Amino acid sequence: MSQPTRHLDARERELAKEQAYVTRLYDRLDALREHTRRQLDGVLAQGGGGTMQNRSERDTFATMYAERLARLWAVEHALCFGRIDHAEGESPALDDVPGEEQGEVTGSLYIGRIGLGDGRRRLLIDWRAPVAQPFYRATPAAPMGITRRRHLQTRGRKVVGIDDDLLDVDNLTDDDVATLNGEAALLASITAARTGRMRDIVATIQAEQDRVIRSALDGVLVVQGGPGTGKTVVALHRAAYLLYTHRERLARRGVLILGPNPTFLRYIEQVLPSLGETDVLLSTVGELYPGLRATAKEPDAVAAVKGDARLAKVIARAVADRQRVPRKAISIDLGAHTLTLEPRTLEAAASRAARSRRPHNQARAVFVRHLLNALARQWAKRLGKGVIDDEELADLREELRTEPAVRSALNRLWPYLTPQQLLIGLYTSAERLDAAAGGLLSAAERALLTRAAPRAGDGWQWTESDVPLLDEAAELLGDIDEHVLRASAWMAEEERAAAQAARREEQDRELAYAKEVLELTGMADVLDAERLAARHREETDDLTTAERAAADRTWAFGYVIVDEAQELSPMAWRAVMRRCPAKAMTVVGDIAQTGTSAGPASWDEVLAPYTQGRHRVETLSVNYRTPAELMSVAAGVLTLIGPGLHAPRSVRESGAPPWRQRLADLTELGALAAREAAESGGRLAVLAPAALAAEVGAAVTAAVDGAVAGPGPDALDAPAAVLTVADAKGLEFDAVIVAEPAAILAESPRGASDLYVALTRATRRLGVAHTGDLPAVLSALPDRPAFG
Ligand SMILES: Nc1ncnc2c1ncn2[C@@H]1O[C@H](COP(=O)(O)OP(=O)(O)OP(=O)(O)O)[C@@H](O)[C@H]1O
Repeated sequence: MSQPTRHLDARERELAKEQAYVTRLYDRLDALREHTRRQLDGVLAQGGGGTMQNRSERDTFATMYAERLARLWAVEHALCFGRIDHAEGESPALDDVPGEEQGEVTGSLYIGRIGLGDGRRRLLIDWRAPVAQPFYRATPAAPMGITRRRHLQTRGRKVVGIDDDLLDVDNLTDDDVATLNGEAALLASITAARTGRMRDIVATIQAEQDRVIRSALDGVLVVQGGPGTGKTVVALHRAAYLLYTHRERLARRGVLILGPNPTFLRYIEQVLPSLGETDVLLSTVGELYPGLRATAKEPDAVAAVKGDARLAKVIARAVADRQRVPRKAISIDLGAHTLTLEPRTLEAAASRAARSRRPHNQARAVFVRHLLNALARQWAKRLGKGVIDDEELADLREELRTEPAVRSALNRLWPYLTPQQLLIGLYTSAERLDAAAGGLLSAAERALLTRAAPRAGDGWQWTESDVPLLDEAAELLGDIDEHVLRASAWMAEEERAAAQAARREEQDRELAYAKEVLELTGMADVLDAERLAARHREETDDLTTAERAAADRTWAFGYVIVDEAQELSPMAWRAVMRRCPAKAMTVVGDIAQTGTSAGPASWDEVLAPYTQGRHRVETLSVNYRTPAELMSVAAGVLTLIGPGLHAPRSVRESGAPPWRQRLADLTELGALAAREAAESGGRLAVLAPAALAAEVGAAVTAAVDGAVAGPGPDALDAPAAVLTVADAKGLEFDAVIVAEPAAILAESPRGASDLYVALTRATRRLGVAHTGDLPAVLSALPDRPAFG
């Protein structure tokens, strides 16, 4: 019988060779998992006895092994995706990378999600290692010592395709020289149907993206790029790269990634775990203030005032206003005696407190002590005592401190304040607002901030743009002792309720996490999730860096990445910058997509106060999401945003020309969405002006099975979702219908940017549905082709 391999052509032989290598890598991965699992079993088998220290050490090891095991499971998909062959005599010197399995390298280097070795040979190189760089950056013009770059496509553990770039310039045509890295692999990746969750791009990172990912840690890096240029996905890979390269420094201080809304965070949340990194805090600005949920909505005009840089002064003045002492004497009735605080004494106490340079709540101690001393001396005189010594003075002072009349006078003069109390006081009192904002904000702006006092029992509804103001106030007010906080009646009630809700939510999260760990580690039959979650809760020492950082407003992160950064107001920037005193940050965004009125006109304007112009800017120029036909429609809208703006170059065409469809009324949108969903066969988004979102939502959900209206976790998984442009920021869909583009344009001062964002969300098909006239820039669109 003839050997089948004899009949294999060269390509199949190569496939078989690669299959053998990849199988060996998975064998090694399985062996490592088995080993780690035995280590975890060993620790868990020791039970919960022994000294506190024994228990704590065991738990630390258990957490470490469980995390390692989870990481080894996370790299199952596309464990190895590439190979580079070096020119003769160009074998690279391998650094010993901490956490990687060491060993020699001979021949080709295989690139994958983690480093693997067998003790003698380095079998797989982590994509973030310096020697892996040519895989992403080498071009025929600058081959970086390699002759071939090979992309391996795998399905499960099977190698199903090979895609080579030959970098030996002598044997290439000019056309070859101009082609993108691993074009076939890239095209396969960007044309694939979307799943509703962002995927990692380790196998197909492009050279300009790689430069951003591997840029040095220190300083502020701005990544500017049009829609779909990979800013978000690149920022996430940069986080993984920095954690790998500066593990010690960043593991201690943590990494924070800020995104525009919770739906977006859900959209991106799987990327870092798939790269083996789980300890990163993903947050919105609205979630930055521990224990507070800022979910209420408010008009854009109100948010714009709250986001304005002048508010920093308003808050500072509001705090100072609560320290203002009266110009006339205050009498304190102690029953038998009446004591008096003269304006002179009050002034002296206030100026001593101010000189202490402490925040309001701590400076209060200085103020109170000064007044109590003055009152104690007066009281001694009234009691007929002559000169008193320090001890007697201290006794009288402590006695006075507990006198209700004294306490109430002191609290009126210099109250303990939480940031919440300060802001509510400001919003609900015209007098306080005038004192703090007079001369800084116009009467119309002050009117926008004004709110009615809450009715007893009603919680206060906080909005996202309140959060930076609370943060600002917290800086100026300083902490308050727990017992003082509890004594403050309805605030305490509100905070208790918030804490309870947060605790419940935390418990749900812990349970979900525990279930996931058990599933991943195959321990579901040994431990139950409730017990694992409870253990996790008991051991506060075991909190990850990200969890500790999330609970601490004053936490200083080792690195901060701000996505959709053009949306941040000046006040939000102040809060974000406080989270990263070292100013080691990546700021990612597109000025042309700015939707909020409080957003910036340039990166220099945003960053100058913090970097004094020393930030560096990288630009991404190629659009991997939106096909050329769609991008040319969006490019027309770009001209409305500003002259001289350029749309990024699309990497492909879709063959599906964008269309328009006139409707008699919005109810017809349901049938149109149903046809488009059926025809596209992928995930559809209908993007509507905020004022019409409810009406459009009702029409579409009535007509399309499984469609959802509004943001939230379901919007990512549903076959069709109706969203406003703000809610669709940063997301992408197979097909998009933009409803009533003229209304989107007219809805806000940044309407053109909103329309630009809406038109650039689709990966394949785009349509525009309208009842009235179309904006001139869209009027050349052809009518939608008939169905079928
Ligand atoms: N090198 C790449 N290989 C494969 N896919 C890529 C690559 N770069 C980007 N993509 C894909 O292109 C799409 C757009 O990327 P991303 O959302 O990061 O862009 P963005 O610049 O943040 O867009 P926007 O500003 O519109 O939100 C994503 O699906 C992403 O996975």
